[in-house]
Amino acid sequence: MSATKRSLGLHGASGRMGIRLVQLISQDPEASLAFAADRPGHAQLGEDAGSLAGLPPVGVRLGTLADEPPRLDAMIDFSQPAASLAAAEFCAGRGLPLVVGTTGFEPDQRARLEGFGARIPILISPNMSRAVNLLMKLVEEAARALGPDVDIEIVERHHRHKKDSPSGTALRLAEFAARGAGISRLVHGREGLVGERPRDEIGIHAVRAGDAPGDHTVIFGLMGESLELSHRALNRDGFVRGAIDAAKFLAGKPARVYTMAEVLA
Ligand SMILES: NC(=O)C1=CN([C@@H]2O[C@H](COP(=O)(O)OP(=O)(O)OC[C@H]3O[C@@H](n4cnc5c(N)ncnc54)[C@H](OP(=O)(O)O)[C@@H]3O)[C@@H](O)[C@H]2O)C=CC1
Ligand SMILES: O=C(O)C1=N[C@H](C(=O)O)C[C@H](O)C1
Repeated sequence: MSATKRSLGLHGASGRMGIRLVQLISQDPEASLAFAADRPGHAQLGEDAGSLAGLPPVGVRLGTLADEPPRLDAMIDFSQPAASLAAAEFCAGRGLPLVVGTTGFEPDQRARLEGFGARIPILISPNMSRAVNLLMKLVEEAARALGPDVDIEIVERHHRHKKDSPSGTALRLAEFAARGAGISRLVHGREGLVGERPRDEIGIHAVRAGDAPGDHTVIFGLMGESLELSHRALNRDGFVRGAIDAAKFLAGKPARVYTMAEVLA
């Protein structure tokens, strides 16, 4: 018996994540690409989304959110913050579920995005990888178990093209660590005569170098020993597979905000 095939739309379809999504959707027997949108004025508008991803043509031309899509089961967005809000408006107007992988939202943008949960099924996650989502739980547990004397520092490393800093994943890891340790103050890098490190802060440090798809390390520093929990993406496939799974999961669900933990349960 063949599985249900979900018709998916992409926003940011010619970006780094968009291209790999087109490639992995084409290999997925339970999904097909039906709509591909990108930035208005993009140089490749009108070209076949498959060809842009180095595949044989898939019959879907790169367009924009001004185009009317065919019937879709869900949309996936990897673009930039203001564009994600436009994608949410687009989906809400058509009752379409939306997976948002974009990062770098200001708090008010994030709140507006979550507000779309009243109208459509929406999932917003800075990291769709199964391993990174496990890392988040481990970090909270370690922060709780190591007690009040632990110094928690987060180091993230990404490719030189990344626009937001620190990464959305580093900020989310800090939330989990903060909950476990009962600390709420975040410090972004340190410079100058900053004095001794107080106990009650979490440091976040962003490295930008080469083409690294995304590394995150949480350091738990104690007297005489330290524990480090790390994830290294070797390519973007873990993020892409998670996003496709999330889109399939949201298809047909009632409107609300969903989490990656629900997808991965
Ligand atoms: N949640 C997760 O697991 C992951 C999240 N990310 C996040 O996803 C986002 C995209 O990453 P990545 O693919 O590397 O970035 P890219 O810059 O390669 O891709 C973004 C795409 O969105 C397009 N875009 C820009 N502005 C608009 C607009 N106004 N409307 C529509 N499309 C637009 C870009 O076009 P143009 O190039 O012409 O500007 C580009 O094609 C980032 O926020 C990143 O942090 C990345 C990996 C994993
Ligand atoms: O921009 C990227 O590439 C990535 N961004 C995400 C983030 O900001 O956390 C996730 C991943 O690390 C790749």
